[in-house]
Amino acid sequence: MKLSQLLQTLNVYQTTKDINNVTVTGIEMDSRLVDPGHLFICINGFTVDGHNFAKQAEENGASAIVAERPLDVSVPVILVSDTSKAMAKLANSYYQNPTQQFRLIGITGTNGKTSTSYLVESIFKHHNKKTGLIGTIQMKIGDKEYEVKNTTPDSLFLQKHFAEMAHEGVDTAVMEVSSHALDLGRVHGADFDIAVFTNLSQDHLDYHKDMDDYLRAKSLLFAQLGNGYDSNKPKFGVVNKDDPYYKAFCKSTSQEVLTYSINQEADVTAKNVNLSASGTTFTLCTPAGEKEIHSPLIGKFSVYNMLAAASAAWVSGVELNTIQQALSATKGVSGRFEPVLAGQDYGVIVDYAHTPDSLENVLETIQSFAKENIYVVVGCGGDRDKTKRPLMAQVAVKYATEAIFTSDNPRSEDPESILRDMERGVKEDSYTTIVNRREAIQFAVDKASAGDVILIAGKGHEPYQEVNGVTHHFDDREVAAECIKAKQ
Ligand SMILES: CC(=O)N[C@H]1[C@@H](OP(=O)(O)OP(=O)(O)OC[C@H]2O[C@@H](n3ccc(=O)[nH]c3=O)[C@H](O)[C@@H]2O)O[C@H](CO)[C@@H](O)[C@@H]1O[C@H](C)C(=O)N[C@@H](C)C(=O)N[C@H](CCC(=O)O)C(=O)O
Ligand SMILES: Nc1ncnc2c1ncn2[C@@H]1O[C@H](COP(=O)(O)OP(=O)(O)OP(=O)(O)O)[C@@H](O)[C@H]1O
Ligand SMILES: N[C@H](CCC[C@H](N)C(=O)O)C(=O)O
Ligand SMILES: [Mg+2]
Repeated sequence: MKLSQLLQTLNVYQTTKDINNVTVTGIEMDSRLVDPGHLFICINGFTVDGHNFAKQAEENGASAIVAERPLDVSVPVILVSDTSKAMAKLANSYYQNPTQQFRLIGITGTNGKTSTSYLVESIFKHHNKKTGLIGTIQMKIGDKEYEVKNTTPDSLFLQKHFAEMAHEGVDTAVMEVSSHALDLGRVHGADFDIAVFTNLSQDHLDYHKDMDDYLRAKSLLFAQLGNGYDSNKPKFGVVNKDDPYYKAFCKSTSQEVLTYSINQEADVTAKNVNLSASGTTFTLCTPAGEKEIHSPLIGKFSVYNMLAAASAAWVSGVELNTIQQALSATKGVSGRFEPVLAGQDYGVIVDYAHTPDSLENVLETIQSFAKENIYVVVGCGGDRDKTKRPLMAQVAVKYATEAIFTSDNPRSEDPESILRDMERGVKEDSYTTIVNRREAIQFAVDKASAGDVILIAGKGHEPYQEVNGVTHHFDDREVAAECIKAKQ
């Protein structure tokens, strides 16, 4: 593609050299991956400044470079005020506006994004449509699975894979949209058709200044809905009316908003909710009629996720019968309220709860069916929001017969100091601290007997533990099963 043609997508830029004969064979933001003919984009990151790698990009054959300041290179430099924004536009244009070729559903909120995205995927699969999915666990195009580094990857990765989805005939793609992604403009250029808001509670206050700043970032998904796109696909917001922040999301978009709720009148509601240890039943009420749902998913929070998914599907024109079949058939997501079954006579549940609110939701659910003691093994991630640590400790102590504080992913932090932060939230004699996660799990397993439930929280599907910058294989489900065997 001619660079001059590609640059038509940018309105404000300067070039240091004549670009008329320059062609572009790809776009790259990592100098190490540049191949001859690529357009290299310099991003000033949190760790390093991509401008410092312009020379390397040139040596690797970059045909031109997009930068925020003049560079000492001989290839043409395209100067812009914001390379991240430029990257989103250039990638969108290079890959020919792929998100205009299929339905794109974005899900934002503190908890429930991954869980809801798989429910949406399942409904559209039952609707006989080819689907795409991008989120914390993986990316999927149809049934092909890809690894991802971020819940919401950067705009270059996104546009490239949106193009692959369009090429493969995806009808509907669903993706989690994190607050970091919204704040950093990773989804600029993505033409969302439906924006879903699940809930908002404390998390990521290491990155966001305060809850207002976090809310502002989350609501950008709704602000982006239909903005700046010529596409004539209908746009909708879908919001959880039971969340105190829902109005902020309604106000952020000029598009129509559909509400869902368990507690009050709304467009889509759940009536006759019946929660048990083996599943959930409720009546799904929509403007088009009612359906009985019998789901294997556990907990009231799962009803919220099903309402969110059903609402997004319903505004997309999916029949209620299909939604009913899909919700009744869809099992839980890896590492979300996942039971470990190793022949023991007590319950062991691995869950990804890593915020005060999700931990409370999961523990409330366990409390409602646990016959005897509840043991909670939980830690908090290093290099993440420190203010959630004492709050998570409080929630664990509130519900547990015995709370065992341990390490999550300490990352670059001292594991002991993370535990001190947790301990500050609770009374001295209300918990046990065991730094080593395997030993903490073994401790809980050794204590448990018939009718008890152990919750191992925080890491869910993660197959690793990151300690001091080194990532070790560690899977709570495997370790729990080994500990159960070791006890027998
Ligand atoms: C804090 C943060 O968001 N960091 C993201 C950021 O990394 P960074 O800014 O450190 O990048 P950098 O290493 O400084 O590099 C800057 C530029 O120089 C380039 N470079 C670098 C080295 C080199 O030799 N040559 C070169 O060209 C890089 O390719 C890049 O373009 O850009 C990377 C590429 O897009 C992301 O993978 C990375 O996410 C990291 C892994 C991360 O942990 N992010 C978390 C905070 C995050 O975003 N989480 C949310 C989910 C939160 C939730 O659960 O709700 C998410 O969406 O994942
Ligand atoms: N709707 C919900 N409300 C509150 N808690 C929930 C909800 N859905 C799931 N949870 C709890 O939160 C945990 C994380 O769920 P999930 O992975 O779906 O959230 P997420 O928003 O994708 O999280 P992340 O920000 O890490 O990507 C689950 O393991 C469960 O404990
Ligand atoms: N996406 C979240 C995941 C947290 C998972 C938890 N196990 C941790 O490491 O803190 C984050 O990066 O903050
Ligand atoms: Mg997620």
